[in-house]
Amino acid sequence: MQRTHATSDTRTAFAAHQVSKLFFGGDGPLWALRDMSLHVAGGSFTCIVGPSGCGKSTLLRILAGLEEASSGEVVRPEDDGAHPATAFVFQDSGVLPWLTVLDNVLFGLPPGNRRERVAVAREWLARTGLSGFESAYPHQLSGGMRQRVAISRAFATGSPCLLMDEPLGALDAQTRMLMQEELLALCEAERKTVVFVTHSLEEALLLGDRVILVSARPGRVRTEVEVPFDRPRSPDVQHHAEFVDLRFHLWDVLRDEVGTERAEA
Ligand SMILES: Nc1ncnc2c1ncn2[C@@H]1O[C@H](COP(=O)(O)OP(=O)(O)OP(=O)(O)O)[C@@H](O)[C@H]1O
Repeated sequence: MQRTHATSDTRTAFAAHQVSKLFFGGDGPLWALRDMSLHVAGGSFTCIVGPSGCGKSTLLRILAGLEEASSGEVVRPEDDGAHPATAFVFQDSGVLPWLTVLDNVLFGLPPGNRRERVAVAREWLARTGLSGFESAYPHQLSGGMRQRVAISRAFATGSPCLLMDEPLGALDAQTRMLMQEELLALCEAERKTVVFVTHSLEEALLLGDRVILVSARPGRVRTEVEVPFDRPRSPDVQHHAEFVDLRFHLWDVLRDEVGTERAEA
């Protein structure tokens, strides 16, 4: 049974204490997470990496309150009444195909004065390079543009916490690099609390203040590193020797975990 605490303490946005998740699928019971504990400080950018299937998305969904843990304690931010406590961005964008770009962003906004809501939505569409596409439908956009809509929607909610599940994972390499830069700039300007799942060690080190590496399933924290690069941060940081060293260190640990699936923790 999961215990949940809402917190208005800005130092701790999210925490998981000894969180486990047991799924009952077609092949029988499966522990996705086992005794996972982590702490996410308010205003920090935390990246979660780990082998495929280790429970990263499950963890994010539990932190968001979209999924219930089988046991353990979860701390998540309190709703302030004006904005949702958290906004979620999915890998496949989660935009609604029957709504225009503008209406997709409006859909995520708290109720209120329509003119003000439209102004906020337009502002975020402008900040993500989508001015002029307000009336377009998602099928008329590229994959990168659809992801921009999803990111606009998350920022436009005004939520102080963004949970992002591989938001750039489905994009081609060039679009992904451009959007990493854009996301870096947006997050630095807004200083949100971000928990960001990615398969890419480079992306994690470029964007994050901290990288948490999750073990093979059942997932728990295997190691974590503080990212030492100042902000505002430029993509050029990837050429620094320290960046390369950290990437090698993380890859060493990750390589050990890939293909290691534990029957029981
Ligand atoms: N609703 C569910 N029912 C049964 N099993 C599930 C369910 N959701 C996830 N799982 C299983 O739990 C494990 C962890 O899944 P999860 O999607 O959290 O991993 P992940 O690390 O995000 O994977 P990837 O990196 O491949 O996206 C997987 O083995 C998955 O098959």
